[in-house]
Amino acid sequence: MMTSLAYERHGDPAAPSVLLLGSLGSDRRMWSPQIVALSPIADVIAVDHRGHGESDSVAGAYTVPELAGDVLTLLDELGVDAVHVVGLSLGGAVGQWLAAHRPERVRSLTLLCTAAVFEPAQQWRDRAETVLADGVGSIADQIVGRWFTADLAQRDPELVQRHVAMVSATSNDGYAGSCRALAEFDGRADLARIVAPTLVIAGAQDPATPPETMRELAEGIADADFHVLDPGAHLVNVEQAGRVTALIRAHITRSEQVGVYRSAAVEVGMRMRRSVLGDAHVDRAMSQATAFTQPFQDFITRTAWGDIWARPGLDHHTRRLLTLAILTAVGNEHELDMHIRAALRAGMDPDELIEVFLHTAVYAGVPNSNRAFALGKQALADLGD
Ligand SMILES: O=C(O)CCC(=O)CC(=O)O
Repeated sequence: MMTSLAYERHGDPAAPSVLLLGSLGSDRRMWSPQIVALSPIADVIAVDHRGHGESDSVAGAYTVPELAGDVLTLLDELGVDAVHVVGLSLGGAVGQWLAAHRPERVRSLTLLCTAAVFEPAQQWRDRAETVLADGVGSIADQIVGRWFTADLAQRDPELVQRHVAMVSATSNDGYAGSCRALAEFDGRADLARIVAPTLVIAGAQDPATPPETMRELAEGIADADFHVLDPGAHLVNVEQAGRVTALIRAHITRSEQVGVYRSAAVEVGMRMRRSVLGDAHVDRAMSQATAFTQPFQDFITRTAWGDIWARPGLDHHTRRLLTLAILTAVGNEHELDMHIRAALRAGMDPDELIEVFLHTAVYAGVPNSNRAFALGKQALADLGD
């Protein structure tokens, strides 16, 4: 079930849209520093997740795809097509889902103090129980204790009190439902699907999603730009408002410049192509392109990679297996050799290649699979297995 979200919108609606998605227990006021600083250059849309701030609350467990669905509904209502997504923690999980499953709606992605999996899951289930029994207010001090470094909290008790009040105002159902969304969320397999230019920012003293967790997240996303800000705890966008805003602003500007020179579809496709085939192969193909072949390069980048490989219905691993089987069956040795090598470089187990080629032998003929085994053997030797 979709829920109508409260939001505020600032800046120029004709400028690129920036969508701000906050943490568990926050409302859109947590983005005040970024709203003020980004609205002169952007169309800034700051959102309250369901059950948070002024958005409607729903009882029961939420899921990250549902929270993302709420956001997509809001963007559709506003007539906003693609956005620069900026998400912190829970908002970052929603951002990851949008970038992996609706890549055409995400012009760039900024992930702050978040994770691809929030472990241990049981802590979120326990926290949901506590909140439903005793109210969010009962844990608000403890939560905000992780949002700012001890130094900042000591220097600015009023800031702490404002944020404790923000957490306490979150509905019990909204907080508990979102805890359950975090418990179930596991975006690790989706990271390789993310093709939006991605900026990842950690707080050096964040106890909830520490820099090591953020580094792993950044390493899972092709070409992600990773920064650790010190000092900074879980709400690094508040403690390091100036640096965070400057990084986001530069990231958005860079992503927009890329978009000026390439159509969005080619850009999405190019990132997908690089994440599946590897930079070395794509760089080689692009450097060999001529005025005669460039239209074909753009065509396959836009269609095969931007339209089909980017579709959310099948994961990349399944698409690789299908591609290997089809290329074996039709006997296209050149493409098959390329996909075997790309699959091995991406970590596919050679035992899976054996199964694909045996399976194809049954349905499409022994000679083609015989050739596939020979290509696989050579690729394994060349790649040093
Ligand atoms: O309250 C915490 O311990 C951190 C909460 C968290 O990681 C999820 C969020 O802030 O959205």
